[in-house]
Amino acid sequence: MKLPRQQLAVLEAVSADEWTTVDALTAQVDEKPATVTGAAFALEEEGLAEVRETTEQDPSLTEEGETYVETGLPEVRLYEAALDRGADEDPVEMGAVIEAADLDGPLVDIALSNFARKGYGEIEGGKVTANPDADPDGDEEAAALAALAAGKPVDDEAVLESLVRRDLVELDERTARSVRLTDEGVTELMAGVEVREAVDRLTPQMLATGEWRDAEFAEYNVAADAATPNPGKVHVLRQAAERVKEVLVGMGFEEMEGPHVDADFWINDCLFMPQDHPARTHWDRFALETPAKIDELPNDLVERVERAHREGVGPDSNGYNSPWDVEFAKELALRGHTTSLSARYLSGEQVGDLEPPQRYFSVEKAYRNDTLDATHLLEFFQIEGWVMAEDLTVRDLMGTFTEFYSRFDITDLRFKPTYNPYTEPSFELFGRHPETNELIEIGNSGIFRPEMLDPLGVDADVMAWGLALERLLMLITGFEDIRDVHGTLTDLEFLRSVEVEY
Ligand SMILES: N[C@@H](Cc1ccccc1)C(=O)O
Repeated sequence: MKLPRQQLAVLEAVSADEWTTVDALTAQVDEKPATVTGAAFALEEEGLAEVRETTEQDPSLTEEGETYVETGLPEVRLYEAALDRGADEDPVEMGAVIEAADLDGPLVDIALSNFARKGYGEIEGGKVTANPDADPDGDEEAAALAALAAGKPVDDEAVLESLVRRDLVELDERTARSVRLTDEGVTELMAGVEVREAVDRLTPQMLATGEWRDAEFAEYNVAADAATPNPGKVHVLRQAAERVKEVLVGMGFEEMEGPHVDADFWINDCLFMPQDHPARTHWDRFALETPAKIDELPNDLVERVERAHREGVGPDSNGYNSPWDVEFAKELALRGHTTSLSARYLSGEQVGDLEPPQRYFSVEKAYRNDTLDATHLLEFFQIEGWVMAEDLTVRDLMGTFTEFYSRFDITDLRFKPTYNPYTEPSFELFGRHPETNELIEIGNSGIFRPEMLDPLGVDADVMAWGLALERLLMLITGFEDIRDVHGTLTDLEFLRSVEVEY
């Protein structure tokens, strides 16, 4: 009989008495796993071989496991520090040993519980005793972690199980296949099998020469294993930004553009933010050293803004009794909000004077010197927007949010009064997280005050907002930690699989 080359290679490599794994065959016949699997299935169909499928658990290190490969297991570090301090002779103060081992946070508990479990010693009355006979070099868990890190197998089931329990190792399920000859396969092999050259792709040359007429084509095997391709894709935050832009353009908004680094004048002074406001200290913002200041500001506007700060606007307004200095207004920083763009556009500086009605938006980065946590990054995307019209009310503002968020299927919105120097009234906006069910803040909004609008030369009402794109994305996709999508701790599986739809 004749068989395609790969099938013959597999047929010759397997035996009738033993199962040979596809992994082993892959190495033996020097073909890709998908090719070997395909050949094995073809042989099974022809009755020459059998294929057996089992589910295997592939161990791999978790992030914590990887860390311990580098730093050593916490209990081993504790033991070594204890020995150093003579705990094999006399009990030593636990605090001192922990410090010497450089353990802190959750590592302390991890070290203590495993220390005793593994017989490295005892902890009693706040003192550590080290077992002089314990051998950290023989630590089976450490050895198993090192083996896995080196890509070697770990055969000891009990050790593997304990590492899984400690969350240092993960088991990924995988279908493993093995192949064995049938009697018929043996018979055919003995009778002699020859190679049948099969063609696996059609070339222009074969078409030109007519060779294709006599060629034998290999069959596709759609059941064969294949590697999962993870091609590049648009990051989910970018996807969300694009969707948001589409929705806002659909709602009649035009897009604003402007500098990430801007003068404090545009970021704060134009928003009636007093110059001694806490958000304007170096604690909160990223100031530029070089260049430290903007070259020019529009003189008239500077005068009007300064007057509003000093005297207020209109009979009911007092202004601030705080210093105002144009040199301070000129200082450059990474914008802490994209409301700087709104100030630029409303002032007429960007696209000339604007007559109502107008609608503008941006979906751009803002930068804040926050403490990183599950809901804060040092930079984030703000969905800025404003509507200029005669006689706007809070209902218009709420209605716009209801409309906008409903496009993303978010209907449970809450409003909470708040304070901004530049809006009155002001509202924080909350939405319900689909996984935790908690209300999370998703934005801030309000109606710009006369103290802001008057110097900018705007007569009509302007309602405005800054919404966090990342928070919107949390509500859409249900992730709980902003660091899952941004920075060094990103959840690649999540990023690969998630799509933003509306
Ligand atoms: N600038 C505000 C958002 C906002 C914009 C416009 C009006 C009111 C609020 C913030 O960053 O939180």
